[in-house]
Amino acid sequence: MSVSKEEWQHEQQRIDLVRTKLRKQLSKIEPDVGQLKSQVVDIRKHFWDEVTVNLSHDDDILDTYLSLRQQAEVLSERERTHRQLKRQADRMNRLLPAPYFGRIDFKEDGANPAERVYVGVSSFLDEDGETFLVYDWRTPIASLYYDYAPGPAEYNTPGGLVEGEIELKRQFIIRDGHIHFLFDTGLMIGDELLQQVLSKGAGSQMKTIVATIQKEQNRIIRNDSSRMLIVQGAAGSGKTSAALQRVAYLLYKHRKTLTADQMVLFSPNPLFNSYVSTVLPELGEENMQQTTFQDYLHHRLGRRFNIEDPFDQIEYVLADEKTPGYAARVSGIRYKASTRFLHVIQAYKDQLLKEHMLFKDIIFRDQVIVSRQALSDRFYGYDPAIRLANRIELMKEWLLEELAAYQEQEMQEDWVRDELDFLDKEQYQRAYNQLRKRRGRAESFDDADAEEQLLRKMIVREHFKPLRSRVKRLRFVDVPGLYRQLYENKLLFQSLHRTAAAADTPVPAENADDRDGLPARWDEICAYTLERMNRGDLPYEDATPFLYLQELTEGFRTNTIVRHVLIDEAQDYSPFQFEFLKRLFPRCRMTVLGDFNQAVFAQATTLEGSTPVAGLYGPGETEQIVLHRSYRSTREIVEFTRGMLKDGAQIEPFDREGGKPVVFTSAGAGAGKGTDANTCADALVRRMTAEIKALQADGSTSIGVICKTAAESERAFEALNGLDELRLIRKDTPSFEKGVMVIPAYLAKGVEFDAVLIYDASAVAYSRESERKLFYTACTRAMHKLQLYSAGTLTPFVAELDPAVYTVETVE
Ligand SMILES: Nc1ncnc2c1ncn2[C@@H]1O[C@H](COP(=O)(O)OP(=O)(O)OP(=O)(O)O)[C@@H](O)[C@H]1O
Repeated sequence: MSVSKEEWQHEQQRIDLVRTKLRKQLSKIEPDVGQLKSQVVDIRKHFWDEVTVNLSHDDDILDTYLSLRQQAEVLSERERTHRQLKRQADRMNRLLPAPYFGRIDFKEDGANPAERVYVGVSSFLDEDGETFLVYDWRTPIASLYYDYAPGPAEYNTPGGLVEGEIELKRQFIIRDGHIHFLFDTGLMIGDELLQQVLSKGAGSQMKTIVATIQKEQNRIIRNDSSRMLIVQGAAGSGKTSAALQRVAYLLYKHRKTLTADQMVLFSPNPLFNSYVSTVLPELGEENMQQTTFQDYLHHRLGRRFNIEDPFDQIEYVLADEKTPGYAARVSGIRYKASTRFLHVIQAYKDQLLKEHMLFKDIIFRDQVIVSRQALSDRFYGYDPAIRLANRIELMKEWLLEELAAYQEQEMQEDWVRDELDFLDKEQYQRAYNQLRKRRGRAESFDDADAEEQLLRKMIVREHFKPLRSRVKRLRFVDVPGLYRQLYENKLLFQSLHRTAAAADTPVPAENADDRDGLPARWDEICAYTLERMNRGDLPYEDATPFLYLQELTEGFRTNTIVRHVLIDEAQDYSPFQFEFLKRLFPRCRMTVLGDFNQAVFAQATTLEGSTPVAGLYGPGETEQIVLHRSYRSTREIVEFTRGMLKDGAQIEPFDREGGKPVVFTSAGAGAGKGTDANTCADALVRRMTAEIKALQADGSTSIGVICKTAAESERAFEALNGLDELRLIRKDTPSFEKGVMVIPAYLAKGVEFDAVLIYDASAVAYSRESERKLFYTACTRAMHKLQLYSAGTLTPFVAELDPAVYTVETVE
């Protein structure tokens, strides 16, 4: 619905007025911000000048303490006021170029006339301190803007439900204080504005979507009741966007009790972390903590093993099909990520209470002082009712006492005397000073015998220090040995497997081995695991089970500070990892976002129905939201990509036009014309280069050349050498930039490009069923243009599509 010229002018005048008020208020507070800042700097600099320090008598000490506290209070009060005022000024400055993006006229039942509610990124009050010139998009009343078309509407407030009628719904695009776009809408959030937003180019950072949040996304953002919120959504349906706006919403709604460092986002890779890192600051909020599961594993186990990263694992799965042992490793990866294996480890823990527990000898100066057998006897000597982790805790206390006794004994040994002679002057002096301090300043230090005893004690204590620290870190429990035992003791494993099976759903058919009920190729899996562990490596598929076993035996370390955990690309997490995160963050609510169709890791899990994820907190505490509408790609690209999926028909494209995807094949390809394969590939690379230049000339600033593996990416990068702004993205590339990015598909998860070129879309690259989702993920990264290049027979994932959804060009 177009708006009359007068209305347009009227709205422009209001914007001018709001901007004038913003400037006026800013001119009042900005000098205060500056002044407070210099005061804070000044107080910090001269902190001690204002404090009277006198420690001569008790009274003086008290005075000193009081004066110190007073000064610290002044400083912290000034810092607080500065912070608040600065945030207020930042918010106003953020509003200045575009104070709002929406307006609704809402007439509450029984009230007259309708209130005009202007919605922007933050609230702005008139000088009276009561009239909202702009409402923050997160206020209860602003939810009307996202949830309703004109007509009857309602919203929830802490005081109850407010009902009424929306008389008008208007959208703006304002730049530098000028209206660029004004539209009254009868639809939900007008497709017009969304069209405008989505037709823009991709950047190297994700953008906020507050002006165009869709109703179903708003349900995700404002959901504040469930412990576990699961979002299953098509590629490009706005899962990540909704998650980030949700963080901003929760920070606003619970601003008195929740801070950004109590929220953690688990991302698929570090590159993605940087891609999303600007959204919250753009909304005036601090960034939450961002991490990857790999980072966490590294933090916990990095000192014990070289932990394989998930990208090396996926490279192996994708590229090493022909190497010996491949089938066993892939079977192992699937099995070790399964709920069955989780139950095996749980059954193992129960078994360890009765038998098979392993410890390490406690060795001091090459002598075993407490043998592993003694440790084991002690462990099994406890009351059987005591839990495993509690027994270990008791053993720790006991061992520390034992060490203290050994320490005492060792003091008289000759080696201590020898060390005494070799103490250098500095060490001696240090020891002497410490002894003096301990004995009191006044006392002279002339008793040679006592001195020697004390020095001996210090030497022995120093030598026992690493041992004590190992005991405190529970290193006397042989967790690596326990984990290895699973692969060394087949009878034990078989019995655990049977126990787990009794409480479990069947192993996936492709993994089952009916003969002995074990996973397929179990012996090979065992040999492989042990061989890697012997080399100090921990394959990625073993890292979480290992850590889980460690926590079960030693007691779970928990983080009770974190209140919200968000897991993006959740389809790539194993049930193990979910169980683990649940235990790690016992006080958190979880938001899990994923798309099973984009599961690229062999350990992937499903999010729907009664799966381990949905069952994590039980149905009473779990809510699921499914998003079918895809916003990223043009209608033509969605029609092309959804055809690759069994359930693709459910995916609705947002109605935005663009050209059909183009498949470039080589003239000699697959037709038996006898053309050399290299010649075909060269011709395609020349064409690809020309196409990229044309795309750049046409305004595409971010172009993704998506490859299957890192090795293929290296080759593509070489072949395209000479293009402007060409970049090779590796697993450790820290951030995206604009330009032409050559990238393996698994690293392109979660991100998007104006144009995507699939470097090799032939059947040689993608034909195994297990590669379908990877290929789908690669193609769905495209916003406006998608091109596929195939020098040989085309991948069946495209060849089986309706030919009407793409065009083919043959390259000479
Ligand atoms: N309501 C919206 N308004 C404007 N843009 C939107 C909206 N929802 C989604 N988008 C845009 O659609 C694109 C895809 O969004 P996002 O990356 O959040 O989707 P996703 O579901 O996480 O995708 P994937 O699973 O494929 O990685 C982004 O460019 C995002 O800005």
